[in-house]
Amino acid sequence: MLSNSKREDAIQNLYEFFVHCMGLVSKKRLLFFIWLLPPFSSEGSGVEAFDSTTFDASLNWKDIEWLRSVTKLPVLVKGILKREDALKAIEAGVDGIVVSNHGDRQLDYSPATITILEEIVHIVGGRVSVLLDGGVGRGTDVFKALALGSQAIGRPVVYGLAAKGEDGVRKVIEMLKNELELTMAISGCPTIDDITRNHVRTVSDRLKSML
Ligand SMILES: Cc1cc2nc3c(=O)[nH]c(=O)nc-3n(C[C@H](O)[C@H](O)[C@H](O)COP(=O)(O)O)c2cc1C
Repeated sequence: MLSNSKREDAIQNLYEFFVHCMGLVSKKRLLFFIWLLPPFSSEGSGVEAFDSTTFDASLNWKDIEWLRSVTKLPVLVKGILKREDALKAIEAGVDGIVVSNHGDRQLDYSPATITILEEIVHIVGGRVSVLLDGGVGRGTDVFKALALGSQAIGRPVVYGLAAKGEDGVRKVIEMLKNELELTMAISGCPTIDDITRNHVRTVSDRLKSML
């Protein structure tokens, strides 16, 4: 069976995390935490074992159709990076797609999501929602994605959660909101609907302007 996951940084960080934990928590708690994870084996680390049991490499478009048939909830497919896949997702009956490279943690040289958002938005042509995540660190990133046609933008709040719990999550969201509002104000956009394609300039715009 082919594997579709190898998170080198996660594997590395988990080892470091354990070393860190050794100094922070009682042995009893640490053992409990390790017990929650799949066991280490000669095949690799606990993270690899977790990945191989959680991620099914045989997943395909027919599974989306099946999922569609068993729920009335909106079905969104995450990880779309190509126009062809956007069309396949629509064919499979999804309600939306998330342009995402999963944080670029799996495959070197994946395109930055913001660079392909516009062509996906164009091919989708309003038939389903288009969302984006990846590399959204500031309110200006949210602004760019909205200008290029994304309807919602994802930003993991787990780092805020890890640093400061509930307050950390609130802080991440507030920070992005404040930065977005400032960007909108400076760009002359009183509302989200006022953010248009003309507010950003992409590499292809630059190339076209040189012709
Ligand atoms: C620790 C961690 C675990 C993640 N696990 C998953 C996952 O199981 N499935 C998935 O689709 N994306 C996963 N992601 C990717 C995020 O959902 C999201 O697509 C990505 O972090 C966005 O990129 P950014 O980190 O540059 O904002 C994970 C990201 C991180 C940091």
